[in-house]
Amino acid sequence: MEITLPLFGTASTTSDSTGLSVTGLVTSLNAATPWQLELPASGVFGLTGPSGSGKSTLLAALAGQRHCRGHITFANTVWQRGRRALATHKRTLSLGFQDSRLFAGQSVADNLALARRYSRRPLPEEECGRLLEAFGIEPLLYQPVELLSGGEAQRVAVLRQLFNNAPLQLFDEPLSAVDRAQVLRRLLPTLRDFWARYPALVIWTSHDFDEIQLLAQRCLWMDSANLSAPLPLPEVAQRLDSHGVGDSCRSRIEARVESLNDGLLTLDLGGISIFADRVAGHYRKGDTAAFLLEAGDISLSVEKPGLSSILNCLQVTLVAKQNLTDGRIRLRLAAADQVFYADISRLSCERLELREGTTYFAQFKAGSLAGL
Ligand SMILES: Nc1ncnc2c1ncn2[C@@H]1O[C@H](COP(=O)(O)OP(=O)(O)OP(=O)(O)O)[C@@H](O)[C@H]1O
Repeated sequence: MEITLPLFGTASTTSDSTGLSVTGLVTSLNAATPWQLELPASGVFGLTGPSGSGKSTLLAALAGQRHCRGHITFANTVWQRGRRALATHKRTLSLGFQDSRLFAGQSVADNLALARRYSRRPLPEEECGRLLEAFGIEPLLYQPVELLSGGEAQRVAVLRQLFNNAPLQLFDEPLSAVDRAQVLRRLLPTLRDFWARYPALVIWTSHDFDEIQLLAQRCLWMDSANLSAPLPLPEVAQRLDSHGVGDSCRSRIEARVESLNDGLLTLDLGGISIFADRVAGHYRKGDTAAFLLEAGDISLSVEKPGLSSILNCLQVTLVAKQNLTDGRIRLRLAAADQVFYADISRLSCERLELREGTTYFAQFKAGSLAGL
């Protein structure tokens, strides 16, 4: 049955389009592979894939900044119907770029104030203050944006999007010029916390898969202008591996700090003690701390190992197995309500006769937990 949509405005005849709905979207890049996409009204989704595959083009088309045809609705409002497009400023979205695109001739404070003034969902004053502090922008507030470094400008540009607090927030490699330690330890946790309290639909484009892992549960994959539906992260990690454009897989682990002695951090993970060493940063007893654990650093045993110099041993459930293109197997493991990944050889997998739903013992060194 043909559904009649008004040209623009409220799409009252669509049944479940409170989120983003893209049907048959075609730009000059993807005439042969129209884009389809269904995303909910809120949640953070990664977008990655090889360089030049069309990620920025997709974001530009969603924002009404690129000629396209097809259908786009967001929050029950039609943004694109056939070749007719709603103007960018009438779409309830923000789009942030790698090159920040701040308003020249204005101070940082002016740029941020403008974003807040034109927000349809302005943030409380105290929230803006918290964000300014977390992003380290307070000392820069009265500087002209022309004097900012590349990384400072990017931080201001991301903050500008948060101050605007649009229901759909699109980011195109927004923190690529900021030092990695600051991104992982400070900015991404702040963003996670922010979107947990101020939900929006977020598409976060990055070549850094750790960034995506720390923000999102699912990720879109673009390859030669082919767009996937939202995929589980291990599947995307596998695609990155097979294209030779990705890192190996790291998982985020969260645990409560128990003590720090001689550089060895003792953590509580659901009642089990685990250990991290050579960690930087300040850890206070009772705090929840986050770490990245490399999939290749984990070994698996069928029986509980005896005393070992490897300090960490967790009882885990094997949730799923996935073949990697290089002959290894990626295991999805669960322990203490957390999920993480281990890469082992096919031979090990066969020798151990690993079966989904079965309990095993995962070991990793204290040095394998990289603090965020
Ligand atoms: N305005 C444009 N006109 C014509 N071709 C363009 C335009 N913008 C991008 N392209 C081309 O479209 C293709 C996709 O580019 P796009 O920037 O969308 O890729 P991407 O996946 O975002 O890449 P990267 O990861 O390198 O940023 C590239 O081949 C690019 O050269």
